[in-house]
Amino acid sequence: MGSRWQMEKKHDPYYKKAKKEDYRSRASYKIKQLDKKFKLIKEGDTVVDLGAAPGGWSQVALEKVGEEGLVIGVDLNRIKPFPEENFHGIRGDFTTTEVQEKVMNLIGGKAKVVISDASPSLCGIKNIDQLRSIDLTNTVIGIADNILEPKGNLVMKVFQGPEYKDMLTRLKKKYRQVKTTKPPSSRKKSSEMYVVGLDFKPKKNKKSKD
Ligand SMILES: C[S@@+](CC[C@H](N)C(=O)[O-])C[C@H]1O[C@@H](n2cnc3c(N)ncnc32)[C@H](O)[C@@H]1O
Repeated sequence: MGSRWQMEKKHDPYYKKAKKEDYRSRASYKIKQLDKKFKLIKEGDTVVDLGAAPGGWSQVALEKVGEEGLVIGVDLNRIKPFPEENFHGIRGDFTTTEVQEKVMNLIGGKAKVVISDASPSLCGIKNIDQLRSIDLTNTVIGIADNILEPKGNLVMKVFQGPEYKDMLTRLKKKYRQVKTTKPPSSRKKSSEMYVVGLDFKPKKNKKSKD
C-alpha cells in the first residue's frame, strides 16, 4: 500500500494537471498563478530561482522569459537539465557565499526577478523549524538586496511565524508594493504563504566624504 501522500496525490487536480501538461511539479501552477496576478516575469528577463528542484518554477520562468532571457536555478538537489540553453542549474546551498558568487557571475551582476519556493528541511520541533524558516527567508531577502535591478520583483515562500510581521515591515521599506497571497494551488492545510515584493528600491550608496 502507498503512503498517505501517494494516495492523496492521485486525487490532487494539480498533480494530475502537471503530469498531463508535462510540468516537473504541481508547484508550477503556483508560480503561474502568482505571475498571472502580479505580472512578475517578462520576456527577456533574468530570473534567479532559489530552491528550484525539480524545476517546476524554472520551467515556467523559461516559458515567460523566452529565448532572450536567462534563468538560473539553484538547489541542494540536482536539477535535471532543460533543453533550453538559457537555463543554468547550480547544485549547492544558496546560503553560502560560494554559491551566491556563482549566481552573480552567471547573471553578470543583476537580475530582474528573484523567485524562491525554498523550504528548509524540517525536524518536527516547532521552534527549531520556525528559526530555520526565518533564516532561509532572511537569506533570500539578502540575496535579492544584492542582485535585484531597480524596479525588480521578488516572490518567496514563507511560513507564518513570530517574525512574519517584522519581515513584512522590513520588505515594505525595500519594495514599492508588498503583497501576501496564497495561490489556489497551494494546499489549504499548508501554512505556507507567498510574499511578493514589486518594484525594488535599492538602497542608495552614501557618498563618501573624502
Ligand atoms: C518545494 S521545493 C521547490 C519546488 C520547485 N519550486 C518546483 O517547482 O519544482 C523546495 C526546494 O528548496 C530546496 N532548498 C532548501 N534550502 C536550500 C538551500 N539552502 N540551498 C538550495 N536549495 C535549498 C530544497 O532542496 C527543495 O528542493
